[in-house]
Amino acid sequence: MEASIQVSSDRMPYHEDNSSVAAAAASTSDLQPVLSTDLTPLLHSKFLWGASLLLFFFIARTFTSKQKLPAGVKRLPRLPGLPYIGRPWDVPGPGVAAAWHFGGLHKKYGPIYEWYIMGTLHIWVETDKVARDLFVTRQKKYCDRNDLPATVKVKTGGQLLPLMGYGDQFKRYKNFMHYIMRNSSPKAFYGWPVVENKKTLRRLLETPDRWSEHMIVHCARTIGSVAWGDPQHGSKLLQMVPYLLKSVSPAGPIINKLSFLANLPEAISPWKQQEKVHYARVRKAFWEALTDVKERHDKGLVADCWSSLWFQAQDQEKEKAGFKMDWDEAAHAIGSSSFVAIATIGGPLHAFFAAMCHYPAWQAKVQAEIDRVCPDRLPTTEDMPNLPMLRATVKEVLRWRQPTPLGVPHVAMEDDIYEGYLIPKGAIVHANHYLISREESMFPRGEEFLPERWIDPAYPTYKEPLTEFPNLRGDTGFGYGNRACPGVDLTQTELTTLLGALLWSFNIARHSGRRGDENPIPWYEVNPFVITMMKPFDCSIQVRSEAKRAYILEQPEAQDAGYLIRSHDEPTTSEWDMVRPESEALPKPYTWEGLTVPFGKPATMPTYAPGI
Ligand code: HEM
Repeated sequence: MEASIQVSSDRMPYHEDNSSVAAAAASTSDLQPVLSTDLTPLLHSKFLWGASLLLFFFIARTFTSKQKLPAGVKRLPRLPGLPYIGRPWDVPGPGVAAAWHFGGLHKKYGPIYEWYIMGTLHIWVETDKVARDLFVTRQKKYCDRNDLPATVKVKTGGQLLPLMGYGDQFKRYKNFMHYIMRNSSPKAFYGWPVVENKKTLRRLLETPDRWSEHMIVHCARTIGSVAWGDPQHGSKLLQMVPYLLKSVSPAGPIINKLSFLANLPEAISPWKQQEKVHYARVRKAFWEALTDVKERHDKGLVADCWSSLWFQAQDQEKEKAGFKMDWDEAAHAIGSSSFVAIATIGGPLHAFFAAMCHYPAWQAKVQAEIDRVCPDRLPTTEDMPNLPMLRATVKEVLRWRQPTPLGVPHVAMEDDIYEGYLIPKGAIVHANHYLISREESMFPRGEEFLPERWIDPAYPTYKEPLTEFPNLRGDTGFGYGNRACPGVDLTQTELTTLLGALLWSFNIARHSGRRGDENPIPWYEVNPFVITMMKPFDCSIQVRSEAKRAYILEQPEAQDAGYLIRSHDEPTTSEWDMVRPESEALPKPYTWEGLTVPFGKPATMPTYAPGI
């Protein structure tokens, strides 16, 4: 344990013989979280006593003082609550329930209001205009991220670009992300998504009941290939995502709600101990993946991927490209950007299956378009200008069921005055993407899945030329300003080609008869974490013709169907192999450690308030 702690806190510049990589890898191989029961360090901890004193002064100050405002400046409307503790009963429920909850408060307090909890000021934003005014027009003031109690290193540890604090390292990572996207997007990400589409079709043909697992595996394999030229590396990400996603979610560890627990010293803090283990493990995974590419690169065997771009950039002028990173940073910049490509894209894929069950008429229309353009083959990226209905389906799935309904918060880096209101330095500002994507003036009938809104001039979202629009560029679901998502093009390529392949091949529908009654299709039920995914459900997935079945089976890429998750009794070849727990032995569904728990038939189907 001690050794692993040292490894994780050292920086390890890359050496040609890779021995440091091997040492790092070896030292983290058997990490287990440990909770020490010796309380002596607690009693002698200067840190704890210091932290308690600080906390006391902080509470006392909150009770007794009020910041003086400059003349003419007001405070934002604030939800009433208790001193310091604020309003803990407003800690949101999971997923869209939180968006509705905060939406209800906007009706009373206006498009921007304050919510104070456990000594931290949160500000909630309801409209695209306010989000743009703050995060785009004044982006320099709003580009930091917040601390997360269950995973304190996420902001400062240099591991995860999406949650990293603003600074020079952030700029290097982000410039690098833009560089690799600029270089790989025009080449359709080297064709990797299309290869994986064919394998995914085969898996669906063989085991349609496992569609949710196939979607997750699809995302993992695709990003494994795009990032490191080998789909197998995707299983590293599959292993690490659940821990991280839970630890950054309010519905995760209790410390995220009771944030003062972050003051506990490591010896008695299971969260800090867990984080240390996880931090070392992430590092090991990213180093191993990059080392593997380096070995293939040196032998001239590496396939095109983001990592190979980094090696090429070594020989070129990478400073000109706006980044200069050492090995450790490159490993983390590539790894952490790949990390987010599974649950985010998995979200709309799950929502797509639900939309096809709820809106069969649209499915038939878009299939007719695909059949017209590609009667006897799968759609490719070159076909996309001729498939506006397919692009509208992708765009609407993302709007209808946002994978990040509450966005990713931006932190105010200095005091700001917005329309006469003070937004103090350190405030955590949240744009409610779910509400923004339902603003009535822009999205009439916002709760409906209505892809027509993107291709029919009667709707305000219509845009010409239809060979280009709709597309995902500038979509508010991907955030704002200089923290906006750099993964838009990959999402567009992955979703358009995969949904095109699925609709070309299969009819997706609610089961008929009794099986249909026993398996209702969820409307809003999602996992409870910050990247939401609709709960998987049982539905009918039928190949559309025998000719299409034969086509799928004939594809050379589909000869290996690409199952990534091993059965619990299968031998493994590496510690990174994903193994299905025995409790989920087939035919039980794979729940990905709680991220894809199926939608069980509720005693009574929920009813939703009007307008939801
Ligand atoms: C449906 C797909 C996706 C959605 C809805 C989505 C959404 C978002 C959102 C809302 C943010 C925060 C923006 C902000 O702070 O204003 C973000 C950041 C980010 N996303 Fe995505 N994302 C998706 C896919 C991807 C993919 C495929 C990748 C990588 C290939 C990716 C990489 C990132 C990174 C690296 C950041 C951090 C940017 C920063 O902090 O500056 N995302 N994404």
